[in-house]
Amino acid sequence: MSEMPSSAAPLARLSSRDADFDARLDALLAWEGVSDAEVQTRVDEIIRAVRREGDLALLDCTRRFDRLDVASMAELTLEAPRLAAAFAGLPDEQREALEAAAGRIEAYHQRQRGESWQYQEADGTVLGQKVTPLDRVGVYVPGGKAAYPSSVLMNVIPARVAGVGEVVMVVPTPDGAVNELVLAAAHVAGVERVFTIGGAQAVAALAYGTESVPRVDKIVGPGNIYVATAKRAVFGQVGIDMIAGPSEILVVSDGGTDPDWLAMDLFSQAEHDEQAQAILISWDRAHLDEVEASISRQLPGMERRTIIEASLGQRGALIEVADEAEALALVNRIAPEHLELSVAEPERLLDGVRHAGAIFMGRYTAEVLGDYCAGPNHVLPTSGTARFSSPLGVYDFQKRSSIIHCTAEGANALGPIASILARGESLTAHARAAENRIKR
Ligand SMILES: NC(=O)c1ccc[n+]([C@@H]2O[C@H](COP(=O)([O-])OP(=O)(O)OC[C@H]3O[C@@H](n4cnc5c(N)ncnc54)[C@H](O)[C@@H]3O)[C@@H](O)[C@H]2O)c1
Ligand SMILES: N[C@H](CO)Cc1c[nH]c[nH+]1
Ligand SMILES: [Zn+2]
Repeated sequence: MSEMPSSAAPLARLSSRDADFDARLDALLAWEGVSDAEVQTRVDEIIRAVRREGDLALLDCTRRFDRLDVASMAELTLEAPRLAAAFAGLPDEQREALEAAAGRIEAYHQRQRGESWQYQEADGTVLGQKVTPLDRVGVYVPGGKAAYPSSVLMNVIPARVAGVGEVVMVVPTPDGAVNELVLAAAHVAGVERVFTIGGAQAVAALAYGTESVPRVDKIVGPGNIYVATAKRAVFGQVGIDMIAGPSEILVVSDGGTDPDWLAMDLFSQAEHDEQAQAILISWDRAHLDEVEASISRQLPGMERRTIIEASLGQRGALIEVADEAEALALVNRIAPEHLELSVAEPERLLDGVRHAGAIFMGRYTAEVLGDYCAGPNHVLPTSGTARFSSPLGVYDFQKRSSIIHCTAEGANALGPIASILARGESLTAHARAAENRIKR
């Protein structure tokens, strides 16, 4: 590099050859964000208060946690005309960007629609699956430290594509600061009503209903530790999408991508949160040195420097591995939310990737394009949960019912099987219900 770094890069250097590599990596990956006992107690109190006092509790919590003092829920309710006005008031380029992103997100999600199906057996019995959209969904849009219009699109559009009857949105407005772009995104995505409430109180209101906030069937959307803890607490009363942890990016580079691009890709997720995780893996040590130097050089000029520095310092790493195969093994062990394959032939690596929320292929596919407008959803499994879960999608807003329609012949054929198994379980009413339909 021609320029000298302005300060030491703040993140850890690891090598898979180090004796303590496994222990250091495990420590780096550990995240216990949703098990804080103090937060749990506070969230339980908030949920109890909302169940007991409804709107009154919402007004009280909004005063305490969002520093917003209003007399009634009407002041925290925004209907469709207000959302349309927010959209109309935007500069042209923001309106166009919102519509372009929404169009691409919708086109992608249309392909995810699950359809009902059935088949007929030889004796006329019909078996199948009926797909039904949820009646009413609540979308939580974070609003504490930053505003997320892109998250409005990513959560609401799949629900709309699924055919959900009503989408209700909640978003906190700390100190009464309303974000017009968030409201405009709600208009573009097709939200009916917005309540400007947030935190655990908003989750509780959606789960149990209050005088003003309707009870929903499922709550989706990311949020801070209070939101995540509340979602976990109300699961069962309503459905939830997932417990989203801090953002993560894992980049695998073959050494051929501009180090400045890679440094900024790491910053892009690190700037979300002090707890966010940004990791780069390469088998090219000199390339890791170059990215490290670029991080040091570019960091002082970043608007969110303090957050990036904290995130990289606590949870970031540059990892040297022996080769491509070792890089892939690490990818699957980490199971990242976002994986950038910044290599010449990403298709060659794709087969070996088993666990990742979203995979960004090649040097030109910056992860941030997926955050906003590529089309796939940006609500993704974090903290290793890509081992068993998937991006938010249309399927999260549809449920399935089994269809069984036996003919007389079908009941005659199935009856003896059911009867034998029922008697094996000592459930004689079951056995006799099946036997009633066996031909004598
Ligand atoms: N995974 C994703 O797709 C995605 C997208 C966008 C944002 N995020 C994440 O969502 C999170 C958003 O967090 P945020 O804080 O900016 O907004 P938020 O809306 O999740 O939380 C703000 C609310 O938290 C509550 N709160 C704050 N302090 C409290 C306290 N001491 N006691 C009780 N309640 C309290 C308040 O009610 C406030 O309205 C970030 O971690 C961000 O990285 C994730
Ligand atoms: N990267 C976030 C999900 O981890 C989504 C997001 C919203 N805005 C910018 N980025
Ligand atoms: Zn992002």
